[in-house]
Amino acid sequence: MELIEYPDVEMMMMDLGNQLAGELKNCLLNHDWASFAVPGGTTPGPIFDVLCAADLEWDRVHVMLTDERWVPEDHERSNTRLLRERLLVERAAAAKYLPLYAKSDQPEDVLPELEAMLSPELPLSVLLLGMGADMHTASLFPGADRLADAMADDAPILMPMRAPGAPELRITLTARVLKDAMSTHIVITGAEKRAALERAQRMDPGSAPVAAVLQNAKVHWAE
Ligand SMILES: O=C(O)[C@H](O)[C@@H](O)[C@H](O)[C@H](O)COP(=O)(O)O
Repeated sequence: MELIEYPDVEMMMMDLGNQLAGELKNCLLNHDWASFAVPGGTTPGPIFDVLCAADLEWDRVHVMLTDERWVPEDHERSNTRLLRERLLVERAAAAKYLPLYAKSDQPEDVLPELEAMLSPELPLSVLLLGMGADMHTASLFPGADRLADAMADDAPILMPMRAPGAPELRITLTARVLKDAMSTHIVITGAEKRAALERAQRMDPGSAPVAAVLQNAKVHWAE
């Protein structure tokens, strides 16, 4: 793991947005397309604001979420809604978006279609993750009902997830998909998450799920 500290959050968001754009550009030099997975939640909006204006061939970038809340796309908690408002705009409006949500009461009903859509995108070219103070990443929450299945080496691509720490039903990329990414960045802010990151480094992924992806990750932090 490499920890990169920034003087302030605004600078971090700007710098990280530019780093991600650079990695996508490099990837497009050698590949027909780049697959790019990003988190939802409250942290990444300012990164998306930088990225969406980046001068790169967005029509060859395939964007997806690391995890989604199982709510309609116009719901205020939908991560897709965040992406449509902050990332898939301006130049990045040309990107291809692969949603993890489909209209259905539960993800179990549509898993085969969603996995068939994602399978050609793997391994992920560039992965950005968030992290909670409880050491979850994507929707791999401590104490979640199917955490052990989602952490297994032979896990499928996606896993529905119900967790005490998540207000709604989730769907998430599994740990082995995250671990296989060609480039992994984790973005965190504040003292509480920094302390959680330090704890996670000494813990088992079964109780600190983010530990599963730390080895090859660049962690970006600002107070
Ligand atoms: O849907 C989600 O909630 C995310 O994808 C999740 O994994 C997020 O990255 C962390 O919960 C951190 O969330 P914050 O950035 O809001 O603290």
